[in-house]
Parts: sequence; structure tokens; C-alpha cells
Amino acid sequence: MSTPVRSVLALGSNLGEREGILEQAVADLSAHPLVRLVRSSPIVATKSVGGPADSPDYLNMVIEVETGLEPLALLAHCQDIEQRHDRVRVVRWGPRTLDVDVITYGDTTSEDPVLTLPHPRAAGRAFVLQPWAWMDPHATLGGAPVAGLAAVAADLAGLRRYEQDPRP
Ligand SMILES: Nc1ncnc2c1ncn2[C@@H]1O[C@H](COP(=O)(O)OP(=O)(O)OP(=O)(O)O)[C@@H](O)[C@H]1O
Ligand SMILES: Nc1nc2c(c(=O)[nH]1)N=C(CO)CN2
Repeated sequence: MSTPVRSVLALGSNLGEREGILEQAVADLSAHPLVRLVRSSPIVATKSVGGPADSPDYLNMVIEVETGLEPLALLAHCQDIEQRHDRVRVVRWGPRTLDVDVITYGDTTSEDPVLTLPHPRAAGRAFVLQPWAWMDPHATLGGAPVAGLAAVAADLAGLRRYEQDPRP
């Protein structure tokens, strides 16, 4: 196994049992023998950014993992978990049961359209940045504090902390 690398993954769901889907996805992602969950953010409820006008609201969260998977293998693992949750792609940015994006993989940068690192749209998305800043107040992205990027992201106004169902 190669030296473990820290990676931030972003999860989103706006169809079905969204909270349960996110919880199961975190468990599924970290069930891989080469993926260890380091920490996870609170869940946030967010207005859909882009996509069809009538898109339902999302639940979003981020997690930090430590992984021995190479970047493309980590992406494939994320896509495998999306498929397991019946993800179907119909229209770009359309509703989905589960979306898992690779936001960062260590300090790796890549322009490859198959896996662009850091994720090319993350720096402008409060639905990624704000839960990330709550999870890790010292996080940076491209040299900038994540909390500062979140504070100026256009979609911040449509974001609130989600009140999770109390555990039985
Ligand atoms: N950092 C990344 N994380 C996830 N997918 C990526 C990344 N960089 C490039 N991609 C590519 O983007 C393709 C489309 O991904 P996906 O369907 O999740 O996009 P989306 O969630 O609809 O939109 P967005 O990329 O804006 O979040 C994937 O097949 C993947 O190869
Ligand atoms: N609020 C919100 N909006 C989105 C999201 C998302 O996860 N949350 N994902 C998108 C494509 O990845 C497009 N728009």
C-alpha cells in the first residue's frame, strides 16, 4: 500500500431518504480496507445551485479520509458508492440520490477532466466550503482559508445547519 494520503470528499443528496443516504454513504465509503474516516462535518440543508429550476433542496456534508488508494481508484470507489445508491444521471446538475465528489487529494493538483484536483468548482460552493470549515476551521484550499471562501460564496444565504433526527 502506498503512503496514506488525506482527502476531502463532498457528499450531496436531494432525492429519497437524504439523511439516511448520506449516513450510509459515509459508512460505505469508509468500509473500504484502504479508506479510513478521519472526521466528518455537520449536515447542512442547501438550496440547489444550478440545474433545473424546480430541483429539491439538498443535504450536503464533507468528510476527511485517509486513504491508500491512488486518486483514480478513490474516484472509482466514490462512483461505485454512488451507483450503489441508485444514482442516475439524467440532466446535468439534476436531482440525485447521491453525489460524491473528490475535493482534494493531499496537495495533488490535476487538470485531467476525468479527475480535476482540487475539484474545479469547490472554491465557490458554500455547500462544500461551509461544512468543511465547521469540520476543520484551519482548512485551506488553494492557499486560501476555507472559512473565508465560504463567507463570500454566493450560495451561502441558502444554507443552514440541518437538524438531524434524534438517535433512538
Ligand atoms: N474532483 C472530481 N470529483 C469528482 N468527479 C470529477 C472530479 N473531477 C472531474 N470529475 C469528473 O466529473 C464527471 C462528472 O461528475 P458528476 O456527475 O459527479 O458531476 P456533477 O456532480 O453533476 O457536477 P459537478 O462536477 O459540478 O459537481 C465524473 O465522471 C468525473 O470523471
Ligand atoms: N445545493 C447544492 N447544489 C448543487 C449540488 C449540491 O450538492 N448541493 N451539486 C451539484 C452538482 O454536483 C449542483 N448543485
